[in-house]
Amino acid sequence: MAQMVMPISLFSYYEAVFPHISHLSSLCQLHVYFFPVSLSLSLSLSLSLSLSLSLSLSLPCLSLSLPCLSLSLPCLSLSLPCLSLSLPCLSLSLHCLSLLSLRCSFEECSATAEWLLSRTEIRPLVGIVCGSGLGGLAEMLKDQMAFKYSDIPNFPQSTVHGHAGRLVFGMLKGKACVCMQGRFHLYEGYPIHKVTMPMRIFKLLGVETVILTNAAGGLNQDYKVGDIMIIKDHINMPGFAGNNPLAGPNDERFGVRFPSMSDAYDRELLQLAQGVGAELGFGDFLREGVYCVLGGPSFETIAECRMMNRLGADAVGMSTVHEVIVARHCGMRVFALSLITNQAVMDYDSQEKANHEEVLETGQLRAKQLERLVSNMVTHIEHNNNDA
Ligand SMILES: O=P(O)(O)O[C@H]1O[C@H](CO)[C@@H](O)[C@H]1O
Ligand SMILES: Nc1nc2[nH]cnc2c(=O)[nH]1
Repeated sequence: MAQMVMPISLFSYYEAVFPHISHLSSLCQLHVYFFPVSLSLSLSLSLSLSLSLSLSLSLPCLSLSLPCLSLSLPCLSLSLPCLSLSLPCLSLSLHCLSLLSLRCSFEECSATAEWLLSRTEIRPLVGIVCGSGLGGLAEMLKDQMAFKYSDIPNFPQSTVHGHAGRLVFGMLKGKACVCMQGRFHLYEGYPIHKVTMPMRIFKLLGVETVILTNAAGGLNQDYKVGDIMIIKDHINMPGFAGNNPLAGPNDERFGVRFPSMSDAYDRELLQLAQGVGAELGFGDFLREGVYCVLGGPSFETIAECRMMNRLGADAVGMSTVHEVIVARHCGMRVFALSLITNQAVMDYDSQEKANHEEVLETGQLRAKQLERLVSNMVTHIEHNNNDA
């Protein structure tokens, strides 16, 4: 007898076995069981439609499916056995995984890039990522064509206040640009490959130079709230524990297995920013320093801030570094800026506490200067960089 059920999945199982794929919790599946064969149709967060056929052994309330063939668009996926528990009107199931699509494959990124390119005439050479509260940069683009992240195939969604969740194509001072009005962070629960996937899409769109901005806490005691720090280097704390966006199989179509990071931040762009900043009269608040990334979402303890400062970090945040690593891996030039939105608490006598509201408020105060710095830089960027 055919039975149609909408299963509630046991996501805790996945989270225990594959802690980095907790985003699977938005998978939705429709199973139609025809004893002894079951046909299942599933739609995942990545918007890849997958159709799988499995052989099942069904008892009145328990069905065990054997490894099965599963075809998912835009890529072929590998399925695991799945266990289903069926009650008369409810089915609990540990369903099949599209393992290959979790890695944000070349095919998946290409499909997204092609989807975008077929909907805009703009061929961007510069890609911009807006940090918390710094999304105003995207508004500077002329002749805009904007896509909500929720409409873009395979794209994650912004969940943080101050990250609008739009991909904006347009012209900035005559240069074709694409701008992420909102980025993704590890603490939102996305696997690190998903956090950085937009960099690979930038590359496939034709972007040669990436400009990233972020809001950060100042560790350097000479820094003041409102300073703009040109990032000259980074410390990748999650990377020390093996949480690197390039971990896992390497796809040579993007880049080499062991990319250098001693040249992560382009020195010519750094000089250019210093020059443009001086011309604009930003000398008093333009700095150059080292950014340290942590996983968040909790802000740092006093001991952690002191430790990072001693290690040589001038500012701390929860983003950017993963994107930089992936952008460099696929040969794009990188320039990055931190807006010091708050002073990290380093003293046990202090009553100060870091908070996201202050981060967004400082963003508003300095947004205009940051936008001028970036847009003037874009005017001067030369694009003959095909072997970065
Ligand atoms: O790095 P961006 O995205 O600018 O945001 C920074 O601000 C948020 C904390 O207030 C964290 O997400 C931190 O990383
Ligand atoms: N980790 C971290 N991220 C930030 N983003 C903005 N300010 C801060 C901060 O003080 N710490």
